[in-house]
Amino acid sequence: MAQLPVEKELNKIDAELRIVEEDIDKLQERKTTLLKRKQALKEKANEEATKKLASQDWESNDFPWTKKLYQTLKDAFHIEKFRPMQLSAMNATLKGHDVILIMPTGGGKSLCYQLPALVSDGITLVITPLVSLMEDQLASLEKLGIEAAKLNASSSKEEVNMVHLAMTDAKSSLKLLYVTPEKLAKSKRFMTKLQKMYQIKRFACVAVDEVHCCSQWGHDFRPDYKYLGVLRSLFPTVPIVGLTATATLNVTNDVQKMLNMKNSLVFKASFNRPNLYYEVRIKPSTQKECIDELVQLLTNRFHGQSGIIYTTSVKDCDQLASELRQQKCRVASYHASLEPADRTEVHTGWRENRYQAVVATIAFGMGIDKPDVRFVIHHSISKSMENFYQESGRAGRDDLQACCIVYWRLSDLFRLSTMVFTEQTGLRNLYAMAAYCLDPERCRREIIASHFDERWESSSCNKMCDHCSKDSTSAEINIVEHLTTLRQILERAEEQQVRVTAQKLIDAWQNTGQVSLRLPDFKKAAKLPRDKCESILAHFLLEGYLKEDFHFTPYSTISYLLLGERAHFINKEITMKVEASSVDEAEKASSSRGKTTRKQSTTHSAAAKKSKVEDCLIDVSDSD
Ligand SMILES: Nc1ncnc2c1ncn2[C@@H]1O[C@H](COP(=O)(O)OP(=O)(O)OP(=O)(O)O)[C@@H](O)[C@H]1O
Ligand SMILES: [Mg+2]
Ligand SMILES: [Zn+2]
Repeated sequence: MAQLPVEKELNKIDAELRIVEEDIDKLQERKTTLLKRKQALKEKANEEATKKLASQDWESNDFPWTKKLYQTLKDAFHIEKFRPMQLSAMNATLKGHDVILIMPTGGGKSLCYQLPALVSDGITLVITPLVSLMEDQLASLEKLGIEAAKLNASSSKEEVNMVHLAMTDAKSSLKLLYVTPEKLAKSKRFMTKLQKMYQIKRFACVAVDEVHCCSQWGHDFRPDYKYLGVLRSLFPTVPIVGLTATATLNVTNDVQKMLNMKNSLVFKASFNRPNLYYEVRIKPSTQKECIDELVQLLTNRFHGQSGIIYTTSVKDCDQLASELRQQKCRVASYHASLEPADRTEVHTGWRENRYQAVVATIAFGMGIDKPDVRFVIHHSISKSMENFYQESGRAGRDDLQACCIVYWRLSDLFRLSTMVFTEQTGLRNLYAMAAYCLDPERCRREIIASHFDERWESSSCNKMCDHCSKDSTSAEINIVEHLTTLRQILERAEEQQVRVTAQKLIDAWQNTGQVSLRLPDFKKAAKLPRDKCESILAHFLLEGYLKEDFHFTPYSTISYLLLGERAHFINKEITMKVEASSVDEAEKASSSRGKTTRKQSTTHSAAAKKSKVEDCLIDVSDSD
């Protein structure tokens, strides 16, 4: 049948449309390719620009502001010379670039925005995560006669009005304005003032202190820090400097993205704090012994010196402080549940040495800058190496020697694990901290360095850690039989449909506690000191032979233990390094069957003298 003219035309249009569609597809493809290429070239251009920027001599003394910078350093801060990276960071910000500065705790990051603030016209906005940190900085600046102000949730109306006036008054001598990120996120009135300050060219610089809080990968993520991304678009010509002591490459990249930084320069100083002595102690098993030991430390080794004792919970904090006070120690507790006025009282009392030590939760942390802190004691481990580095970094900021002591006890690990296991990397971070405590020979600095991806020669420690100072010797022991024992106990538990915590597991291992869990053939079991059982169990946990299994009750979360993946693939040996001295102890305790050969390895000549202790720590006595 012949086609009607209408149908003919319809077919023709369809055919043409198909060709057009094909063309569109081709063009779309081309567009995607071009966009990709454009993005790649932009990134390359950025990279090259950043490289070019980074290759400039930022330590140079030839900038227009150099003379004024040195003069103000001396006159206002009474400091003679810069520490590594300080000058570079300042020159780069004063030139108008975005900067990320990674410098150890106590390295002197604050000076890197405070001094440029005095040298520049206008006001530098400082964003800090904690009110305590703000107060600390303002107190120091006030002593130096530098004009600074703060705005936070507890600022009075008068204070707010005064600050708002100063922001837009060309004659005001206000140089530094400290705010919390919440202030920026929540106060429209404040943002309007900032915009005005920008328009009249009084907005000198933004300093974001503890900038790792921007990143979800960091250890201290604060949702309000996310909002800071708008600063770059609202104030395109104001340089942003982000400062932190702890940022891995991941965190740095994330921070640059979050703050929309362009071609930012990253300056990184070595993590090392040469004047800090690192030490780990086994925490006594009873609270009384623990208090006695702390009292000894406060009244003898640290007599007349100032310090901080970190604990995990508010309850522990109050209890520990009260027990120490009963022993006539001058301490006060500090945690998030204190009223602001009480917090200020404790903080000031400690700064003025009315209290020898603050017993604190991590609420007393970032940015606390008392120069003569001679000791930081962790009554319980930190939840990550980042936290530990930052908390212990409160010590020795005057460059004089100070001590960082951690008390290790397995039960603290489980208390913390139930708090952090829901965080993305919570357990991994916590186990890294436990590994730091449990290592029997490696230089503590070396462990910290490798955690922060830095190369480290252990001899550079200068005997400033417990292992290097006593030339720790270690031996390797085979602990495979202990895993067999633990496996048998866990299997019994499973048959009886009961869950076991680490404490219950160790009880059964020691042939005490719940009778039904004990092994009938205890002859094969280990009769080790409880501390040893704890370190072996921790080793199994950190190495994946055991794993935690979390259960919620209406009142708490409990960590039970199960066999880990690796427990299914065991060879004849699972080796664990222990302090050589502890092997001696075990040898003394062990009896007839323990076939024990031993060689030692020392920290500094490990390769030369390393060997095995087979079957040691296996006690076959029938003594229970
Ligand atoms: N160039 C310098 N010479 C001598 N002392 C300095 C120098 N720079 C800074 N300081 C001092 O070092 C101490 C620590 O500085 P600051 O509080 O800025 O440390 P930080 O790097 O911010 O550490 P944190 O990460 O713990 O906050 C301060 O008392 C400061 O006065
Ligand atoms: Mg600081
Ligand atoms: Zn060392």
